[in-house]
Amino acid sequence: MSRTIRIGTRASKLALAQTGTIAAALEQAGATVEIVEVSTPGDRSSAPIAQIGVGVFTSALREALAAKTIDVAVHSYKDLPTAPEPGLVIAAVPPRADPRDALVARDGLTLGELPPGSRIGTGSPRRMAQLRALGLGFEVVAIRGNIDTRMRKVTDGEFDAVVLAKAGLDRIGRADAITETIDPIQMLPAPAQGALAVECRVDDFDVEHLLRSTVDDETTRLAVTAERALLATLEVGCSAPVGALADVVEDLDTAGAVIERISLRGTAAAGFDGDPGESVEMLRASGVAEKDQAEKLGREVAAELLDLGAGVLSGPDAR
Ligand SMILES: NCc1[nH]cc(CCC(=O)O)c1CC(=O)O
Repeated sequence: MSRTIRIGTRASKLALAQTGTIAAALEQAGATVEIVEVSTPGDRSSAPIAQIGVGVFTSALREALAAKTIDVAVHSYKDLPTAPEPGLVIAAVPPRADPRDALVARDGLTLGELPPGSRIGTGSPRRMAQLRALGLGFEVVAIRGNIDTRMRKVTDGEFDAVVLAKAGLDRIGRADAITETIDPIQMLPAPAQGALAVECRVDDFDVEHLLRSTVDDETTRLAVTAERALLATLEVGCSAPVGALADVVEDLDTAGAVIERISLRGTAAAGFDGDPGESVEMLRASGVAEKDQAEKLGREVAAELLDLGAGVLSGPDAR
C-alpha cells in the first residue's frame, strides 16, 4: 500500500507504548505509518471516570477516525463501550498481554501481608468491590491519575498500596514496582484487560485487511468476545464492578480427542453502590464452551450472575 497510514493515539505514556508496538508491526509488514496524538477529555479532566462516563478515553479517537484525520485508532480494549460504533470496525485484536491486576505496595508487601486498616487506592469500582470482598479489613480509597501519579502515592506514603493492570505497568517499563501479581481467584480483571482493539473505518478495506493480516490474534479475539458478551449482558458499562477472564483451554471431546475449548469465569458485585464503607459480596459464575460459542458463553455466564442477584447493580458509581 503506497499511502501513509495515520495511527491515532492518546498522548499518555501507556497509549504511546501500545501504539508503538502496532506501528512497528505494520512497518515490519512494509507499511508507511505516521503517529498522530489525539487529546481526550479523559486526559484533561481529573474527575472520577464513573462521573465523566464510559468512552471518555476512546470517543475522541473514534471521532478523529470518522473525520478521517486518522486511519487507525489503537484503544485499550477494556476502555471501549460495549456497543459497536457505526461506520467503524475493530479490524484486529493483537496478542494479549498479561490480563491480571497487580499490587504495588510499600515495603514489598503482598495482599496477605498488608495489615488490616491499610489504605489501598484504586479508581475502579470492580477492584474496589473485590478488595473489600476479600474481608481483610482494608480501607479502599478512590484515586485517579495516570499510572505514575498513582504509584507516587505509595512512594509518598499517602497510600499503603495501589492496584493497577499488570499490562499497563509492563508496557511502560515499571513491572519492577509490582509486589504481587494478583491471582484471578482473588481478583478477576476487567473484561478485555490487557488486550488492545485496533479500529479503522468500515469502508477502508486496504487498512482493514492490513490490520487483520498483520496484528490480529484469534485466541485473544475469542477470549475478549466471551468477556465482553458477559459485560454487555450485565449492561452496566465499562467501569462496573464486573470482572471476567476467559482462557482457551485444551479439553477432550466425546471420542477422547484433544480439542480446544473456551473457559470463562465471571464475577459481579451484589448490590454494591460504590460506598467505600459498605460490605460487598462478589457473586461468581463460570462455564466452558466450544470455541465458536464464545459470545453465547459470555451471555450464559452473565445470565447465571443475574440469577444469583447481580441485577441489583445500580448505584451512582455502578456503571
Ligand atoms: N482504566 C485505565 C486503563 N486502561 C487500560 C489500562 C491498562 C492496560 C490494559 O488493561 O489494557 C489502564 C490502567 C489500569 O487499569 O491500571
